[in-house]
Amino acid sequence: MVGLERGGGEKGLGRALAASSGGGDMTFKLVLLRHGEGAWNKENRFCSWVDQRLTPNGIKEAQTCGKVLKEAGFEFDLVFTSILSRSIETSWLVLQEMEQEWVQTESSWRLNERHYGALIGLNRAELASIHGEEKVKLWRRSYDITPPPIDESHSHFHEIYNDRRYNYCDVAKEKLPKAESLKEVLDRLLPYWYDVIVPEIKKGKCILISAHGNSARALLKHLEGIPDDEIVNVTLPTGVPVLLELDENLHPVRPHRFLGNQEAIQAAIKKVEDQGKAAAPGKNISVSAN
Ligand SMILES: O=C(O)[C@H](O)COP(=O)(O)O
Repeated sequence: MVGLERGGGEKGLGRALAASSGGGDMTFKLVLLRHGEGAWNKENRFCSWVDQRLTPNGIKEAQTCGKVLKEAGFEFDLVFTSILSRSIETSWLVLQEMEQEWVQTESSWRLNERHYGALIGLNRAELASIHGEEKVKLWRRSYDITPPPIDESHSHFHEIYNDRRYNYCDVAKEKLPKAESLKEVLDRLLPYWYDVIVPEIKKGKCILISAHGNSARALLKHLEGIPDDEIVNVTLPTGVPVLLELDENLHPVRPHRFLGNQEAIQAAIKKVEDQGKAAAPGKNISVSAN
């Protein structure tokens, strides 16, 4: 990770296109964002496809993100979000702070958070005390391990699959995932990336993607070619903009950069990592570990 200096260090970063020194090649700038803190982030429960609002802290995070992007001079042409309220609400707050509420926004389920299957609603720390921290880390951060699937007996199954928003997806409701590894998130995200987002980037548009911890990690893995066994070490904090600078073939010209107060960002990353540390066993935990 490359840090940016505070103060004037981020000024002028926001131009959508910049000529690289000498050759005149174009560099595309893309901002990836994990939504601000949601209610279940705070309670340390897997939220995933359950629709949750931002907490007061999450609202502040999104507003701070807007301020950072505004100060850096970003002028967005297009915004992409998932169809979960926390990513949409975050984009509204960011654009409001930047006085760019008019910017066109498109939403797709393909940017949704990873589907955590039967883990949805469970407390990470309690789960770690039952199954071990390593197992929880694998469920959370590995590339190709799929958690146990959700089924009709799960208390949030009907809430998710009867939700009207899933009537408008480009796949039939029955085909929507019941659990996903990070790899499976990337598989459902890439068609949207290539067919919808990439053409807009190549037109020179300055784009914000307001998504989720794992849909953003999947995209980052793809763009930066992060090996399968190294993606386990990548964690994104809530509400922090991640700047990617890409060449004309959409290969990164430098590593991604977190924008904002670097000390606070590192503390926020640690906080998310620590969510998987074991706590005293709680009640109501039932998930088959395989
Ligand atoms: O789905 C969730 O609850 C989170 O937003 C992502 O959780 P994780 O940090 O455990 O992957």
